[in-house]
Amino acid sequence: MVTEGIRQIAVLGGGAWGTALANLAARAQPSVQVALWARNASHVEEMSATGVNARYLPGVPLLSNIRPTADLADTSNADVILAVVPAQTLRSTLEALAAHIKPGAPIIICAKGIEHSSGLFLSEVAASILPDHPPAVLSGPSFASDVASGLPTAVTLAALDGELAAELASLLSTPWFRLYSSTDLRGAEIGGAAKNVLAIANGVAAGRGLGASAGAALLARGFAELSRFGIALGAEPKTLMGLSGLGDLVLTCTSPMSRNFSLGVSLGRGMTLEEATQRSGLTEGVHTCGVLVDLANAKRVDMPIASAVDAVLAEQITIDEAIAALMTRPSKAEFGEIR
Ligand SMILES: NC(=O)c1ccc[n+]([C@@H]2O[C@H](COP(=O)([O-])OP(=O)(O)OC[C@H]3O[C@@H](n4cnc5c(N)ncnc54)[C@H](O)[C@@H]3O)[C@@H](O)[C@H]2O)c1
Ligand SMILES: O=P(O)(O)OC[C@H](O)CO
Repeated sequence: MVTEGIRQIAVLGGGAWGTALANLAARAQPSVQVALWARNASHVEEMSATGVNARYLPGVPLLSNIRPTADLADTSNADVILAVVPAQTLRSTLEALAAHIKPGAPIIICAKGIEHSSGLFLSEVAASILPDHPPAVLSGPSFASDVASGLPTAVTLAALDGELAAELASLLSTPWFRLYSSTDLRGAEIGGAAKNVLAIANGVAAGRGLGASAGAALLARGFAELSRFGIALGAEPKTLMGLSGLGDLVLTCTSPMSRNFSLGVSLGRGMTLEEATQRSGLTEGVHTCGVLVDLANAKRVDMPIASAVDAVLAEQITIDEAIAALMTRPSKAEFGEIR
């Protein structure tokens, strides 16, 4: 059993989600030491001195069994690793971790995205660098500030080995954070990656004042294309209907707390991508959009909404042209189409 006798958990990534998950792990396992690794030494010093991550999760005290560190060697006793760095930096972080990681320690990927330089899903990135460490995925509708405030939240924890998935789920479980285990690793990571791109479209519609009907239509048709993509890439349909798929899509496409949705709102109101990014912070959908569309095209999966987001972000078409193009596609059956 992986979690029996566990002494240390390491969280890689000192952002909002890494910090919320470190606190969660520290609360779920009060006798376990939690190493919270962040790359910036002055940020770590600040967190150690104040007991708060004021840069990314202000107002939330770090629990006493959390130790912030900028040195990956401090994670070498960790029995479980949570990887919570931005998706495009997972590779470099795990490459640096390789010299320190405890043999066999599972890696729970908590970032959401697809690596744009390789087209690999994040569990594939992890497996390519650390093949002897089983990858798992934690994904689902969950804002760091909600989890840090103890608001009820439910997510999916997937690993190919069902027993490991269940163990990791119970390791991080608290009365307000409920994890459902799954063996559909690919399905769980596809939902989290695709929903960020689709949320940008919903944000654009909101920012442009297109109305609630348009928002609902985008959500439903966005789910249709997320499902087509997921099934073509090996996801189980029921996973796509679950927390990591539909659940996260609904949250991200409808909440102004989402950075991806907010970026879309800013774009819809006429800001440039640079201005919108500065305002929203980390927007994984921007970095995953192009590779998502490339993978869909390679599998001949039609993703008109994601493709429209990609074309708008690349400044190939304007927002108004994208809306017109989506609305004037040839009429077709709502269901039954394969692509
Ligand atoms: N914030 C949330 O509510 C939330 C919820 C679920 C999942 N996620 C996912 O978690 C991941 C991290 O998001 P976040 O909200 O914590 O981001 P954030 O913007 O709050 O923090 C990002 C962190 O990554 C660090 N970082 C940047 N480049 C790095 C690099 N090259 N190497 C190592 N660290 C680097 C930054 O210094 C910062 O500490 C994303 O993939 C996001 O989609 C976030
Ligand atoms: O703020 P976002 O758009 O990165 O979304 C955060 C989480 O992924 C929501 O589940």
